[in-house]
Amino acid sequence: MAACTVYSTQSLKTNCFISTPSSKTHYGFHHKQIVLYTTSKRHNKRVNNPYVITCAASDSQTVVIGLAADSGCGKSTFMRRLTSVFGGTAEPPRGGNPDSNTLISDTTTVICLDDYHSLDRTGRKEKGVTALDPRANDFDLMYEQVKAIKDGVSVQKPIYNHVTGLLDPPELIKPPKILVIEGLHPMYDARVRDLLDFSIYLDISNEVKFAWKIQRDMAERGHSLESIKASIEARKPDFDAYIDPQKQYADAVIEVLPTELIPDDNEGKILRVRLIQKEGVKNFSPVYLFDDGSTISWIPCGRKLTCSYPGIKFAYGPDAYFGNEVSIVEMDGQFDRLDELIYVESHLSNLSSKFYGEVTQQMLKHADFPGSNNGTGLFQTIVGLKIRELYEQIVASRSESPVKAAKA
Ligand SMILES: Nc1ncnc2c1ncn2[C@@H]1O[C@H](COP(=O)(O)OP(=O)(O)OP(=O)(O)O)[C@@H](O)[C@H]1O
Ligand SMILES: O=C(CO)[C@H](O)[C@H](O)COP(=O)(O)O
Repeated sequence: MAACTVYSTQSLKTNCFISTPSSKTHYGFHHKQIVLYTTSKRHNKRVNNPYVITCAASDSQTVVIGLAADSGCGKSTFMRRLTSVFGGTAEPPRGGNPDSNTLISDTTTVICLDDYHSLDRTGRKEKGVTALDPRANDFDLMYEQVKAIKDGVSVQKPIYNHVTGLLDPPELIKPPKILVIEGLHPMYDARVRDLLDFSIYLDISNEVKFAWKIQRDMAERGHSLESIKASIEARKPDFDAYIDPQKQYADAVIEVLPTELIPDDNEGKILRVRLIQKEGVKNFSPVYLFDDGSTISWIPCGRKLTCSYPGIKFAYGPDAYFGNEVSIVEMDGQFDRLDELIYVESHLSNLSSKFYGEVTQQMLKHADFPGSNNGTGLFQTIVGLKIRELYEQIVASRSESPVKAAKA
């Protein structure tokens, strides 16, 4: 395979831009292959190998989104909301490994980065490392495969089997329109990070993480309170060292904290959720409340929004986050009636919705998902709409100006 980068767009099926600079080189698009010619294209004489490039010739480059969070912090729930924004349902690869971690829908393919664990459960135990430790993960392969998919090339991706704790035979991943890489380390390796068109970090505070873990692992999986505590404690040093620092690179962070509406609340049921949005990110324009760039505190409870104790409070304003300029929308409290969310939606701008009320409609559609009555569900839905817009803008910019898009 020739070492060059190939870009193609939907409007550009007969020519491609290739980073091999040669005034004598021409190229064409034949049967999903890029073919280089050294003589005039008119004579149709082409050189044989090695210049027949069998790599990237899909109609458009895959847009890559990274979603980072610790285990049990709502990644799957977020993914379900995101794929729903694009329509259709996400399912594991048909006829494949029943323990596959991949979810495929018409537009999106979600791969779980646990599949790049280089050590299986026994291997980690023997070496005394956790799955969060970079030494238990193959970042070279992660980079190579995400890059290949982004360039339009199918890959054989390994599978980490969470049921057996073993590495299973690989599965075929074809380049989708949108690839989401979700897991512990999407922004850890600089090479992988540079492939991301947009990145999100779910920052769940320790208190809330603990409450969610108890709810899931104790109620649904029969774990004891002590074992849940021990597992969180055991992971904490590596979480602090390798996972948490990734939030500095994220374009959007959803931060989940205990409420400030109830003094010294320790139940962890009412949440204060902050959507931290980086300014100046290509194809992403932050959501704002009332007035772009101003500082707002808003209690919407009253005639148009039913609120029971402790009520709901919104805030919005510019800020700094790891030295970056950001704007933050915050919601503390929870909705009593989800259909009344339309009142809040009408005061938020730059939502990237296709019609008035789309956020409320999405939230009502998935009212049974965890977090649908608070800021976690609201901000996950909004980020889903933002990703849809980002994708549409990238596609539009490529078809408008393929040369510019190729160089970008
Ligand atoms: N917004 C939320 N509000 C309340 N509970 C939540 C919320 N999001 C997730 N949870 C709780 O956390 C659990 C894990 O959520 P989810 O499966 O989406 O996380 P995950 O990051 O994909 O987990 P894992 O990586 O372990 O598969 C849910 O079963 C639920 O109990
Ligand atoms: O942090 C995790 C990400 O999901 C898991 O703990 C890690 O992938 C190891 O999985 P398992 O506990 O099933 O061996």
